[in-house]
Amino acid sequence: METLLDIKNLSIAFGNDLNQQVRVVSDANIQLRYGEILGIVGESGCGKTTLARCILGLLPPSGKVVGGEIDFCGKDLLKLDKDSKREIRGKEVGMIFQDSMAALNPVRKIGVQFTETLTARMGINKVQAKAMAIELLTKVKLSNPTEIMGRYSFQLSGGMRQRVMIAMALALKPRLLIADEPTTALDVTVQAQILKEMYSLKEQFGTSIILVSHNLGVVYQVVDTIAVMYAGTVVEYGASSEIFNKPNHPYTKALIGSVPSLKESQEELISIAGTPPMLHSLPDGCVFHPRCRFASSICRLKKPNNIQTVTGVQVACHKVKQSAAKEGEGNIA
Ligand SMILES: Nc1ncnc2c1ncn2[C@@H]1O[C@H](COP(=O)(O)OP(=O)(O)OP(=O)(O)O)[C@@H](O)[C@H]1O
Repeated sequence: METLLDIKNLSIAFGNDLNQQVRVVSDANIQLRYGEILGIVGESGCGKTTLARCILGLLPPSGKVVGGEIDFCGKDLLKLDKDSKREIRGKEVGMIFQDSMAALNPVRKIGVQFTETLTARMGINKVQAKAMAIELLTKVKLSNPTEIMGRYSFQLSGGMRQRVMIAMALALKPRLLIADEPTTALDVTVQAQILKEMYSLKEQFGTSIILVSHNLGVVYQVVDTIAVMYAGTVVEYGASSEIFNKPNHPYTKALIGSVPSLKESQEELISIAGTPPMLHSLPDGCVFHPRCRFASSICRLKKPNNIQTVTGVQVACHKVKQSAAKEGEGNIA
């Protein structure tokens, strides 16, 4: 499968003053192929949203890319001017954020917002736009779409609003859809439905999707690949089937071990001792070493490079490297 998005050595910092810049994403390397769903997971504050917003060219003013490239269909997104970025954002890259209430205009009916977007972006007339909006709302399984078109956002449930956002994002048939915590505000049954719909987008339209979530238990059923982030660093990245079955990095292991639905019911859930470091005072060596039960002196001194296991998973861990050399595979302990 061909690569749609290639993030190479991307580093992002906040702070306008060079001396006080805080790096929130460090040397991230992630690829997304056509028709694939990539999950970006990790604890709150590890840089997931910053990374997703950077792809969209939507970093806050104090956020700066301090290194790397984001190659999308052969173009470096970081080198495009504002207009070209806006054009790509509208037509080729769609987005859905957690807070659908904030994303929709509260004083305009859903139908008005939807048809205006379609007429402006697709050059079609109002009648065509209305028909298309209804068709898309039906596709995301909203029953009675005509009635929904006549409602305001506050008259819809969280799940309905999120479906409206998905339908709007889909209207332009983006090659890439970035969904940042799209189900976090929803109850569990609605979460499952929304994820199912995301999956069917990939199946029906071949849309590539980046699903950002702090909850591995939510995304694991739909993602093809997964990037596990810790304190701004991608610590493990590769095929989700490999990572879920045989996680390599101690943080990934702990993350999987701490999700009830991913554990056998009789097994004890693992909690991760300690808290993530403050990004303005990261530890030397491996960012995870203060919480890692396998840490040794090298982990405290030297930042691990990414190594590739025999299953093609990239892992940033000194211990995996030692084990891989010894045993011919990437898993530790
Ligand atoms: N506008 C900003 N100015 C300064 N620092 C920021 C800004 N936005 C985010 N940060 C910092 O960047 C770091 C990464 O934040 P980010 O929102 O990307 O994390 P996240 O993994 O998406 O967390 P969450 O799951 O809580 O949304 C955090 O330490 C955060 O405080």
